[in-house]
Amino acid sequence: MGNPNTVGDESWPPATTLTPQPPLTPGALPAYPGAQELAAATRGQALVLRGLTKAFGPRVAVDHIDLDVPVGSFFGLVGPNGAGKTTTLSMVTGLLRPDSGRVLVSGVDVWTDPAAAKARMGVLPDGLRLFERLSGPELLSYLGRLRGMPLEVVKQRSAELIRVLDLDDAGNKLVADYSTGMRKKITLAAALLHSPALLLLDEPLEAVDPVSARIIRTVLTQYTHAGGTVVFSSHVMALVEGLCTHVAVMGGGRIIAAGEIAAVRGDAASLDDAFMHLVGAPEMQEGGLSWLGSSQA
Ligand SMILES: Nc1ncnc2c1ncn2[C@@H]1O[C@H](COP(=O)(O)OP(=O)(O)OP(=O)(O)O)[C@@H](O)[C@H]1O
Repeated sequence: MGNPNTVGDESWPPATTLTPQPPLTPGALPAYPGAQELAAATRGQALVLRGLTKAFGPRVAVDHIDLDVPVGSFFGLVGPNGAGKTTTLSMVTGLLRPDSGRVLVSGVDVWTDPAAAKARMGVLPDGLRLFERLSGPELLSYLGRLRGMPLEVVKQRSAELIRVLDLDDAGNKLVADYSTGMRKKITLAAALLHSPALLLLDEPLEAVDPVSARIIRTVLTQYTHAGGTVVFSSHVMALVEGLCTHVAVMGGGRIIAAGEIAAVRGDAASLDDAFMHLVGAPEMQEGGLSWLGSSQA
């Protein structure tokens, strides 16, 4: 058996929930009508989606969605379970091939020019398996080199990210022994290492303790203030309202509402209230569960 700290053992390659797909040749997808309009629409936008669609058998998970994400925005993607958020982010990051539509990152098509598009993005996917038998610095070093970064730059940025993200234990442990918060933070470090223009994060704060969550929020806010763009999915409406400049509400594979937070909130008291109204959440009936607690002494 090989050295357990290397990638040469039986856990290689790591299992991922989705497998990166080979590039499409230009023109392999049906042409999106209005190519010139699309080129104009990408100006000032970090991410543009047009007519993006994906079905799993008879189930249409994402249904012809259009979305514009301005450069420098902190963009929340919200929606009930099964709304299509993860499927959308997977198509944006090049992990899941769309049935039709376009994804443009800084004007570059993810599915016809994946290498150039992926160089511009950092990704924290849902349920990604990490290289469990590396330490944090080894993981960053490996991923940085895969991205073609000079070793000295990788070392310097890794050390800084590990310090800022309060991952000082990262060098003493294998990733397999990390807590959930540490795993999210080391994955975020990996996503930031090459200083991408766009960060795509699937539920980055889920199951993360408050201390780690605050550190992640601070790093992401600093990143957007420096001109970076963040798109993240979340179920926590208060978080989106407090952190984001923009939000898109998905339901049944469609975009129900999108824009600046205040515009989407409208006259509602909170984004949570606006969300309930937009997705048509049922009110709980009065008098329900009246038996709860009745057998207590
Ligand atoms: N690989 C798959 N095969 C079949 N159906 C899928 C697959 N992935 C997603 N779906 C279906 O597509 C729909 C959208 O799922 P998706 O995971 O994108 O929603 P979501 O908004 O991310 O949900 P959640 O908030 O629960 O994470 C759901 O009905 C889901 O069951």
